[in-house]
Amino acid sequence: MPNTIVRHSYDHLREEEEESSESSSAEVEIFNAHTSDANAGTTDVTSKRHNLETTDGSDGMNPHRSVCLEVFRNTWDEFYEWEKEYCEAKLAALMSERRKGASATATISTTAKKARPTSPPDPTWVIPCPQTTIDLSGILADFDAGPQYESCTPLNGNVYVGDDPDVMPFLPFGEEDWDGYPLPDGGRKRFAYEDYIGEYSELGWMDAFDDPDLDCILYATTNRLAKMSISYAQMDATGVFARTPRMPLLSAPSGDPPGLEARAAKRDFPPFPCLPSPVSPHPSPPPVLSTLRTRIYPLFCHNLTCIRQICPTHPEGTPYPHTTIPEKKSVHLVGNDSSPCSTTCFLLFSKPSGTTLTSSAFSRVVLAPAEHGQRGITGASRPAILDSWSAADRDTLITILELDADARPCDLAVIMKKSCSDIFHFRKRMFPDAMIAPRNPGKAPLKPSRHGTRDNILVLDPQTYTSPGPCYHPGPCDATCPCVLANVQCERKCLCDDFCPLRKGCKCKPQLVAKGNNKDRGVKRVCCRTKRCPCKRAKRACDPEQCVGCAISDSQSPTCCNMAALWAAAGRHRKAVEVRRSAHGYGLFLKESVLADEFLMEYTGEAILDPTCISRDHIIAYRQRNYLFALHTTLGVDSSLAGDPSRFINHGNPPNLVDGSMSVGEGIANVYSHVEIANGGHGVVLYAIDMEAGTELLLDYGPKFFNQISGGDEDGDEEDNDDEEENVEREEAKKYTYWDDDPEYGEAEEYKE
Ligand SMILES: C[S@@+](CC[C@H](N)C(=O)[O-])C[C@H]1O[C@@H](n2cnc3c(N)ncnc32)[C@H](O)[C@@H]1O
Repeated sequence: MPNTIVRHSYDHLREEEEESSESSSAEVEIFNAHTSDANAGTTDVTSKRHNLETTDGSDGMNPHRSVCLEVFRNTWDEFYEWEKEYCEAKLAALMSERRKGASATATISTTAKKARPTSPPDPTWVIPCPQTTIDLSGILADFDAGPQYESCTPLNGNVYVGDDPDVMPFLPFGEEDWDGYPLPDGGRKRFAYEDYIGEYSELGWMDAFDDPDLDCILYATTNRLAKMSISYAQMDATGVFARTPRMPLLSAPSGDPPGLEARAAKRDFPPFPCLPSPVSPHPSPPPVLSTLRTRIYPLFCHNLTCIRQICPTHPEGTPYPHTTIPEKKSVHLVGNDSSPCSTTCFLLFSKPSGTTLTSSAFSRVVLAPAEHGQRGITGASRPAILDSWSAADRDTLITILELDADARPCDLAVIMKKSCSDIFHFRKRMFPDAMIAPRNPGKAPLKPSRHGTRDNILVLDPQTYTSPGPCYHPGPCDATCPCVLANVQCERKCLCDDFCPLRKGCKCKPQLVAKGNNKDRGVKRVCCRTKRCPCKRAKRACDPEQCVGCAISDSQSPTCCNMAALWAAAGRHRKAVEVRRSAHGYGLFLKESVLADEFLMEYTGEAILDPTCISRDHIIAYRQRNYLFALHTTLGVDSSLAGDPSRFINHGNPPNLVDGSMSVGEGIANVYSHVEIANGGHGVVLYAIDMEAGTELLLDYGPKFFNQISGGDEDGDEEDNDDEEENVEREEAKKYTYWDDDPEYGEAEEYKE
């Protein structure tokens, strides 16, 4: 029986109230017609149509050619007039924000008018670029430019790039000082063009350049011409646009290159008033969540920390949200947890004051049929349920209930921002009690959580509850935190410590160790901070899908310290940081205090293969900033183009150096890194020592780093190189020794390999 329900189509619930959305689309038609007229811009559409009609083509030219040219020129002029004003207004707005109301003095002059396109002299027609000069002297007087840095795309996890394409993306001739670029030691070094060029087979800048302004002008032009009843095919046939770099307007038969319309749909234009306005807002958005689940989600890697479309890292079966079978009849939704979530909770509909609502009482009064005279959920006095719900709301609830059929209405009320009684009623219609198989009679009743039930929380919660203030504890803090339950402020030594595995002296649960030598067999406390954790021994972060036992040591607190990277990548527990100026450009500063060995964040970026690391080295040396982190001999993580805030962590001296050998003025490293296999891929994970909020994070970049950035030969000959590598490995080994053999974390001595 339950299977029948799972396969059931809930479309009848989704399709309710279709009429209302139909009327909205009619409104949009009218709205579009209206805005289209408004968007005709300053060109007189009527007179152009008249011109068009009087063009007889007697000169043998395409009859639409002169009209197309004229509209193109007018739009060109209007665009550059408008762009000048737009940029001035933007700059003024930015400056008044910056200077609290002071007027901006940026002036813009442009030669666009003189550079307008003329009749195309065959066979080539070059559109001269307008020269725009912006005089920023008034602004720069008190403008405090920040240090140079590389901007990058934010990333949650590493993105596998492998090798860069063979096309040279950048050639720093323009900025190059012919005496060479300055080195930190005051010297200068010439950019090694020959070596750099040798890395690529083609020059990227010789490819056809897409002028974004021209696209905008063309889009506005063709929009106007279309209003004059000239089709795209006719426009193309004039040859006016076909000679511009990104034509034709229609797609070529092969679909390559795409037509203007297709390209326009994919990009954002500046708010040039002559552009057609987008058709928005949509009156009734398409069902979002179900589309996401059935059509979009399957396109991407399902791994939480990886959203690539074609993912080579996680080809194995990944978790996919499956539909569930409803097990609870409506009456059982009350369960052990009978506390109303709010004063309008569905549980309160007929609850006599001063009484406790039990399951049976609930079934008597709340689920009572209307004729019993009760004001129950099914009572006739209730307005038609879901009157105010949109199709998207219904779709969302159906999708959620398909995935979690027995979810509590009170919890869903929070997600849906609807009343739990509406949700309860909806669920009852979706899963009628008659279709739900009786619960397994032998099944033990659900136990209340050992961290408290909703009842506990509600004692503190509804009107009287005040926040316990900032929480300083290292583990997860939510409504089940004992400090919250006890209404005390969380502190370093808070009650959470008893079950939070992030604290020192990890309290991982005893586990059955089936394999290993005699000493290991039997029930033992396995601490995930030692090599006893099988994942830790395999140098991989615990993964709930793959590892048994230690990954989730406590269902209430699933933050195993050995899977910190995984959870952080999923957006949890990453430490709060901010980027500020520091002694070396920008730096990363803590916004909260952290304890020793606490997870900070993962260092994310593009995972690139060694040859690409080498080819990028030329640019690194040129700009004197290196964001490349070596994972191992095959892969590096480069955050220069994409990454997270950890890319701003500056270098600090290794803590074990004697004072004399430290670089003057440098801080001591307070962050250490650990290469882990988290979620099936290598990642650099950063951990901290004890630190207060406000501290700048510093990481020891290692002995090679600054040698490499100055464009030197790194280590000289091969032998030296090997020595150096050995040293680095020894240093790394020391870190692991510290990690694994710290007496605080257990008897790792026995497990030394
Ligand atoms: C990963 S980035 C750090 C963020 C960088 N400060 C920024 O503003 O983007 C590394 C670069 O910062 C600079 N840097 C970091 N620590 C330094 C130090 N202790 N001394 C000199 N330069 C440092 C070097 O240019 C280095 O290549």
